Amino acid sequence: MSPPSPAIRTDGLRKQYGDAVAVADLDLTVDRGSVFGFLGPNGAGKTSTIRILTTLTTPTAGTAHVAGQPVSDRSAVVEHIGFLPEEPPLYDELTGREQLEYIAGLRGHEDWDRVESLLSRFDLDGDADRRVETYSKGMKQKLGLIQALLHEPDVLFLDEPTSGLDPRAARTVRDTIDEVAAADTTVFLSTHILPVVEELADTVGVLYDGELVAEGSPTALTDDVEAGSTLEDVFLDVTSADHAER
Ligand SMILES: Nc1ncnc2c1ncn2[C@@H]1O[C@H](COP(=O)(O)OP(=O)(O)OP(=O)(O)O)[C@@H](O)[C@H]1O
Repeated sequence: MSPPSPAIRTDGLRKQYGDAVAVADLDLTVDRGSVFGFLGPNGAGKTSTIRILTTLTTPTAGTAHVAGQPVSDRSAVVEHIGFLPEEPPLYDELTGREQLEYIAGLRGHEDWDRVESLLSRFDLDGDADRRVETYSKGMKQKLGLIQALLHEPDVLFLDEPTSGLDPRAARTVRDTIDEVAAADTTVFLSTHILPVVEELADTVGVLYDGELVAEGSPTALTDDVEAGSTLEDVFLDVTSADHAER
């Protein structure tokens, strides 16, 4: 029997905007059920990569598969994925509950008990009948995350999921990531908040100028720098101009 295909696989994936290379021939494999921490400085190419993997843009060259489906087949990929982008796509004029019911309907996953239980879990049940335009940034972030989780996706893409959240909400998000990963969902987590990655990620990949410059478990990467170092030390080391020249 052949081994199950990875949750995410890219081969020579490249994205250019004109002559500018945002993603440079990226070869990446993310195992099913793992939490992959995707790091890199501003402008490294993380969002471009995520946009390709979530079928929002097309690669200039190379191929990518998510949940075994080629990203060129948008409808095959989207049913397997959830995505929380930096700015969650929400309708200001709907209430929180209507927003979730609308998305659940679109996805053919009309499980109202799940909607209610997620609203309550993220402490939004008391605000669910208010219009989204009256929500704070953190409340919109939580609603966006619920929306990404509603249909129990196989692969969940999260771009700065704890941004704008108070400590309690950030804790709920981290616990949720832990839980969905334990239930075999793959989580592709892009964030600049390194302790979150240190806590949750099984594997970390660091992108620099569109290239993967480090990959491994947080422990393996930190041990490589020196004993007692943190992911921040790794990040600063592998994304320095010196390192690129070595
Ligand atoms: N639509 C676009 N048109 C032209 N250049 C773009 C476009 N989108 C991204 N870029 C460029 O591609 C490179 C990678 O950008 P990208 O947004 O993927 O980086 P990032 O790692 O997500 O950065 P950040 O951490 O700041 O969000 C940058 O140089 C950026 O200016």
